[in-house]
Amino acid sequence: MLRIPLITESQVKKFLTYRELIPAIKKALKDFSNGHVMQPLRQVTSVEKHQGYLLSMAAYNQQQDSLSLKVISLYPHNHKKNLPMHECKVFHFDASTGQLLAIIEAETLTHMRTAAASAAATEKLLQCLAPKNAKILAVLGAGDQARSHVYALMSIHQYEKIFVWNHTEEKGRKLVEELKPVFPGIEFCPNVEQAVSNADVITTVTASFQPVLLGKWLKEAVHINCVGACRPDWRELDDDCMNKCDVYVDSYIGATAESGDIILSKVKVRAEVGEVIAGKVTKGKNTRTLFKSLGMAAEDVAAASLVLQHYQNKQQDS
Ligand SMILES: NC(=O)c1ccc[n+]([C@@H]2O[C@H](COP(=O)([O-])OP(=O)(O)OC[C@H]3O[C@@H](n4cnc5c(N)ncnc54)[C@H](O)[C@@H]3O)[C@@H](O)[C@H]2O)c1
Ligand SMILES: O=C(O)[C@@H]1CCCCN1
Repeated sequence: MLRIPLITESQVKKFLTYRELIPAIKKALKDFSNGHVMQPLRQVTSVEKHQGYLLSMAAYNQQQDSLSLKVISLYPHNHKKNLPMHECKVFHFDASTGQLLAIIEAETLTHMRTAAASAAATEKLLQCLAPKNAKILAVLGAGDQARSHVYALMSIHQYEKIFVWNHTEEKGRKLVEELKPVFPGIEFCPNVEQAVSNADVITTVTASFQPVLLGKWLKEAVHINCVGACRPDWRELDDDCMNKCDVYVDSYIGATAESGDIILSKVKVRAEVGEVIAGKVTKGKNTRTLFKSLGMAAEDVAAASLVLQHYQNKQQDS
């Protein structure tokens, strides 16, 4: 009987680098917006009794001939139990035969591909704000996505200062302490307004249901990556913030079905980031840009393909 490999978290950590992943995710975003990815809206099963959800995210990238399904749980109150908010696996298939090629432990894959999408959007949308002059990065939240976003965003641009804010000070300070040896410019900021008011780039990566970032704090030129609030009634940003920015999304269909920040603010979406990457839409004149990220199976397929390539290369070597 053929054994299906289980690619573990520690292997994924060795295989994935932002140097490879960011271009792969840029291509996935572009392929998606060019209509080369079959990606039904993800299926969300509510587990009402425990205030949780189970999501299934499938995609087939025709350009890559690559097929996978990610199953991911979403338990926003888990931080109170000191448990991660998400647990997930990717099932990666041979697109030509439908045979399962590998099961991949996908927590690191999810942290990294999400941060890579934000890095790709930041690079593209910040362009007219002269990215070389961007000095301050603010990160709201101090969990797994906060960590991966610091690494991914610092891999494309060296910010002089990184301000981390978290609703619980202890967790925020702990992340800063962990990252300080790698990024000496990182500091915890106990006041959210102070953390963001001089920032050139802001990333919101919280499990909040209410706005944590307000429009009245934004400076004239800023790029925001909004990564949390993935349910139609959850918010990370207030209406003022949404209305002050040109809003870009990963998927129109996903954003208009799932994002509370977009649905409740009734803001008009300017474009998908993939359309900007493909050169179909140019950036507008507004010096405030916002990428509303919900996460896409197309990104998981791209990351899983990279993981599998490295895994297979390693098998051949040994
Ligand atoms: N867009 C995407 O592709 C994508 C992918 C994965 C995760 N996410 C989302 O990103 C966010 C962070 O995920 P994570 O894996 O880092 O989770 P995590 O549990 O590791 O971190 C969550 C952070 O939010 C903070 N937090 C909890 N409740 C809060 C509240 N009421 N107000 C403000 N902050 C609060 C926690 O202290 C922690 O710092 C979540 O909303 C998650 O669903 C998005
Ligand atoms: O794209 C993802 O992997 C996650 C799933 C959970 C909700 C937020 N986005």
